[in-house]
Amino acid sequence: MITGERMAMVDRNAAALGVARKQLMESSGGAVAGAVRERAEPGAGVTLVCGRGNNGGDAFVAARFLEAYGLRVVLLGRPETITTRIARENWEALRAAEVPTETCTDSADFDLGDPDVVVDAMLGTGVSGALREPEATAAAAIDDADATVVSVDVPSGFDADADGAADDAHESPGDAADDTGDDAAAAPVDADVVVTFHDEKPGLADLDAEVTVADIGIPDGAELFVGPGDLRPLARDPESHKGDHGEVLVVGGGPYTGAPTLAARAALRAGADLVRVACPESIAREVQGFDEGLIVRPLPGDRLDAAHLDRLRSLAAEHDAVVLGPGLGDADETLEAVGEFLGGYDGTAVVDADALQVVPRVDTAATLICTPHQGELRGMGGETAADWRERADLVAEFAADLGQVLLVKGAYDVVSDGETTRVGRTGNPGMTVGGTGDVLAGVTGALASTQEPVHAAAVAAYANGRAGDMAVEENGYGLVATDLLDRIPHALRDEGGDE
Ligand SMILES: NC(=O)C1=CN([C@@H]2O[C@H](COP(=O)(O)OP(=O)(O)OC[C@H]3O[C@@H](n4cnc5c(N)ncnc54)[C@H](O)[C@@H]3O)[C@@H](O)[C@H]2O)[C@H](O)CC1
Ligand SMILES: [K+]
Repeated sequence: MITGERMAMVDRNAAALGVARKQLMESSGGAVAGAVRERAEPGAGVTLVCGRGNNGGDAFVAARFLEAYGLRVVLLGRPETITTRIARENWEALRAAEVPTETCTDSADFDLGDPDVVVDAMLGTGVSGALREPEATAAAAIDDADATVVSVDVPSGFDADADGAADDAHESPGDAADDTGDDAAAAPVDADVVVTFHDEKPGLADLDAEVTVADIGIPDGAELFVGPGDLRPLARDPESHKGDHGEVLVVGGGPYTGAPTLAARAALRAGADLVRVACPESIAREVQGFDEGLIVRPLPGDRLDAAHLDRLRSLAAEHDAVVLGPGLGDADETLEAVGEFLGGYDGTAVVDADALQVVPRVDTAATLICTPHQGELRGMGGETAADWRERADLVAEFAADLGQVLLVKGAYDVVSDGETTRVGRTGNPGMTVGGTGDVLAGVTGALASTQEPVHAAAVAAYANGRAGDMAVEENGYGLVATDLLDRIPHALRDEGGDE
């Protein structure tokens, strides 16, 4: 099962692996044509009703496979308004090959005729909101026609991101009064067959239609390996306000000063709106001196202990995510305080460094993202393996046992909650230098304040490694952790963009 939004990420990741979207479209169109051929003999009337996005593009491809039929290719809209390059190229290929095409810009002119099969390729997973004209009129005509309706990917008007169908009406001025009443007009196109791509979409199984999943050649790696597509949900709403992008509390320091500071600065670079550092007062001035953008909340003394718990709890409750561990050290009273804090916390925390060893023995309602390297993983009772595939399986099993998210660092970073496993392949041997893990913990904290935990951890691993790759590309090895900070914002942006 995959949502439309996740599908768009996977699709972008496939492109980054070298499997271009246009290749996928060729498979999609072929699969749609196959579904038509199974249901009608050559010569039968087949009308393709095409929208201006890639859903329509799939049908332009299908048309090349269906020339033996009584074919009509109807584009809803002017060809200049086709929204994507690859759909336009496939439209132009039909024109160049003199495959007959039609355009319909005014819903009053829409005439479906009397085909044996209608291919509904108006809108796929890119749709938002109720159907507009001329799609609304065309949808009503398709529902009224005495034809087998084959929908491309999803019935047009169906919301593949919600659990169920879009609930707004596609009423057309002339045809809204359906004899089954308003509800029929409120539904997406009433498909007989849905040829959906790559994986089942939520809600399709509830439709009264035959749903087939077509494999369009997306490699498994486009889902497993974190890629630029995973950055899509980080795009910001221009209307956003301070606080919309998360407030992060870093709890760290005492024996060490650099670690909590790096984590906190990384969280700012990863887009958190506010980052506060709760650290022993012995290092508070030094932490503040590193970066005027940080807010420091000193805790009495020179290391974390149980006397700080009340203060920590009230601070934690005011933040979207906590990063717990960088530079805390492993004094008994500190680890005890970490355990007690987690035991009473029910928010989201990234746990790193010495704090990790506490996790297996703590009973907590919190959502934890644990970021061990392989040595720390063994310290927690987990197993590792040299082969990354084996390691991924072991990490998934251990995450399931813990009931938490693991981000196990290595040449291939493995992220899992026991159900979903992702692998980050960015990074380089220069990153074994001290402090890069603190940066990763901070980035993870910032992302965990707005994203699902597995996605946050996966994107953090990807971006941290990518920042390291950018630094090495510019300067060669001799990388230091602070080199990553300025590069985090670039590493969190998809500079390749969309096709
Ligand atoms: N990996 C894959 O699954 C592949 C899927 N493909 C197909 O691409 C579509 C998604 O394409 P996209 O271009 O993102 O969007 P759509 O074609 O669904 O629609 C965009 C189109 O529709 C207009 N629009 C948006 N909302 C409305 C509305 N309420 N009423 C009318 N029109 C609307 C918008 O302006 C655009 O013009 C996916 O479903 C697959 O079919 C590719 O084959 C690649 C591989
Ligand atoms: K469709």
